[in-house]
Amino acid sequence: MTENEIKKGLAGIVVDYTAISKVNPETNSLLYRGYPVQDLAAQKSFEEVALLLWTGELPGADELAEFVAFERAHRTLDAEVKAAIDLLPTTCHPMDVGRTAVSVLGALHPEAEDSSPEAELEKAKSLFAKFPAVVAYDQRRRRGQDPVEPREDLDYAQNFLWMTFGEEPVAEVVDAFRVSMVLYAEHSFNASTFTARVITSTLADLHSAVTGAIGALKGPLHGGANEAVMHTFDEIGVRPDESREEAAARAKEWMEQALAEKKKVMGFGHRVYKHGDSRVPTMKQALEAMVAHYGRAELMGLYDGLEQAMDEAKGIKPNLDYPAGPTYHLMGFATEMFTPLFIASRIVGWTAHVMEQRAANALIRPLAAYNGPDQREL
Ligand SMILES: CC(=O)SCCNC(=O)CCNC(=O)[C@H](O)C(C)(C)COP(=O)(O)OP(=O)(O)OC[C@H]1O[C@@H](n2cnc3c(N)ncnc32)[C@H](O)[C@@H]1OP(=O)(O)O
Ligand SMILES: O=C([O-])CC(=O)C(=O)O
Repeated sequence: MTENEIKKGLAGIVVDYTAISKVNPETNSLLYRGYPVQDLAAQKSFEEVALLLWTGELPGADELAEFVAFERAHRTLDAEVKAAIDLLPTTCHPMDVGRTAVSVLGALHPEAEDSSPEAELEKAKSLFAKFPAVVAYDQRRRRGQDPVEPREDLDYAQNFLWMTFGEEPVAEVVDAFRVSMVLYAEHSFNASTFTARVITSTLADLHSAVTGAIGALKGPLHGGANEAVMHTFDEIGVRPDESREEAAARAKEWMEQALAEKKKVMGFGHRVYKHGDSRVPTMKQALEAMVAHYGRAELMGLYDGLEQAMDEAKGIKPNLDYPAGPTYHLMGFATEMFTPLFIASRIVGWTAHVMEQRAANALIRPLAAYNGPDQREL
């Protein structure tokens, strides 16, 4: 086997079919089950998008009402999950908390080992409903605040923000949050989804697949980048009293220096998109709405300054994590909670892929070219 035959990182390798989403870097588009993600983000609730991704079709009124009722009835943090989180120090990363919580939910689920399509869909819906309370509880305990019980009169996005901040969120913030959930929900064979499919391919259970996927999402080359973007902003210095132009100038200078030092700047670049991420314009609009709502134009200066300097120097474009990071910051989430928010959304894509993998399974087991020592005597 030659060097050229080895596809490091499986770059450019097509490993299977999927009918869940289509990422097209040529047209810079992303379709969920055939629908452009921008249209879904503009017109549909996250609950509707979840059903679309799981079942292949947008729900009718009855199906949606049934799921909404299920979701609202399953939002409370289980006592065992709460106890497990309480055992973890607040010095650990919230992704560790999310990973542990899903693992505990798997151990508790009475149908954990039932991989019939009906049981898998029920488990996916249950994780969708239960995970926000994990994020909200962890965010509040880290801030020394008491937990806030879910409210059945609020939709998914409203209730998520309610449980986290203990205040009824305003419509603009709910909408930006909903948009972020829709955009983060699914992206074909990304590293975490592929992890979920590898685990499923051994015929392991759905919660194991999602637990493993969370591990893959944590890294800064994948989901961890939304958190890392905010660390970059903090390193440059977030100064709310500064003008947009001043902030942009400082950000440009920072980026020039970072690139001169050959640093990788998180929130830029993508394995598949090379001319820009299809989701960024929609997420950037949501960020701009938050910037206007909170009166923080200077953050947009940092955003534009980094983007322009990266584009001028290397032609590398931002990915979804770039606008999502500062959006969550403005909403009031602690930086370390950004990637758990990504989990809450991507649970939908992961579980859709678990079901798809299960339905037409082949054990995923590639080959390696051995380059260790030749056979030798003991
Ligand atoms: C929602 C998501 O998960 S989106 C991805 C989030 N991840 C990030 O934002 C992390 C930062 N970005 C990166 O590390 C990369 O762009 C990846 C991992 C996302 C994609 O990487 P790959 O397709 O493997 O490209 P690769 O890392 O080989 O980069 C190609 C070239 O662009 C450069 N490059 C790519 N991204 C960046 C970046 N963010 N900052 C600086 N240079 C970069 C590389 O240094 C490399 O340059 P070289 O050829 O001179 O060595
Ligand atoms: O597709 C990828 O490699 C990463 C990504 O953008 C995502 O998972 O949303």
